[in-house]
Amino acid sequence: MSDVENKERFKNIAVIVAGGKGLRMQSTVKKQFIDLEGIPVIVRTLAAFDRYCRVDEIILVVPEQDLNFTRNDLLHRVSFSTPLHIIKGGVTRQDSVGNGLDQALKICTQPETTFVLIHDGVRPFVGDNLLDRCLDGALQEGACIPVLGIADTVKRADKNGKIICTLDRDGLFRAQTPQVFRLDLMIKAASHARKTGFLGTDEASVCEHAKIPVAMVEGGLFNIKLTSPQDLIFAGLIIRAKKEAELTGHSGFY
Ligand SMILES: Nc1ccn([C@@H]2O[C@H](COP(=O)(O)OP(=O)(O)OP(=O)(O)O)[C@@H](O)[C@H]2O)c(=O)n1
Ligand SMILES: C[C@](O)(CO)[C@H](O)COP(=O)(O)O
Repeated sequence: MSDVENKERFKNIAVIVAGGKGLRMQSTVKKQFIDLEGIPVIVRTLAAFDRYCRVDEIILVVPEQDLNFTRNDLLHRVSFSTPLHIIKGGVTRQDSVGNGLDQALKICTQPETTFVLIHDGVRPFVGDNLLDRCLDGALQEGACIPVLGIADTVKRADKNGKIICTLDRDGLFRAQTPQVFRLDLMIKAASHARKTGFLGTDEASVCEHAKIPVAMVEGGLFNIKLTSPQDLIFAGLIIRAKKEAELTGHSGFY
């Protein structure tokens, strides 16, 4: 098969979800649009996927009321080389991902050979190495997510904050994004969740609920999700550390 035919058959589509309200950030500007050292969060995230050579198309999901702002103001003067589709989100993260999957189905030729990289718009520090690990894992296993182990001791408590027990942290992991799936598998899992009324906090849980196995690879320590105001302080530190690492030739670390 020629390279052109191969590229036609296998397609990688990034679905970047930025359709939330960002309530925990307590900011007047939604967190995905906050300026981080001169560049809005979502532009940083989009740029990370645009730079990554294994993504063929990007679907950006934003709140319906921000569609015009995103198209006409935010991204008006930014040019990306990867084709970009901007669509509206839904009430829950799962609804927003669902809209992204519908769009992915419209632009792919074969769901069985298409991979979707579903990523939080508010994780702007995702890098090529992490993307490679997740995509390679999904190519092998059909579904793959990045995770980090837990360094602290983990307690389970009751509703009154009284400790019930200490959990075995060896078997516990923190899930990140990008979460990568063969499109047909993710569509099957999403439709099962819709039918059964299952609402998960990530796409892996939606697959788990549909009994679709999901592989894990090592996540990224700097691949933080901007959730609370303090995260903006960490984000500033990461940006400065990355700049310094680039200047001193140590950027592989990030
Ligand atoms: N209806 C929603 C809700 C969330 N998200 C996106 O999912 C990602 C991770 O969710 P989270 O950090 O929880 O974002 P919010 O829901 O916006 O935050 P909060 O829960 O604090 O309101 C974010 O990029 C967010 O924009 C989305 O696309 N559509
Ligand atoms: C998808 C996610 O980022 C994986 O850690 C996370 O589950 C999103 O969680 P939230 O409840 O939307 O903050």
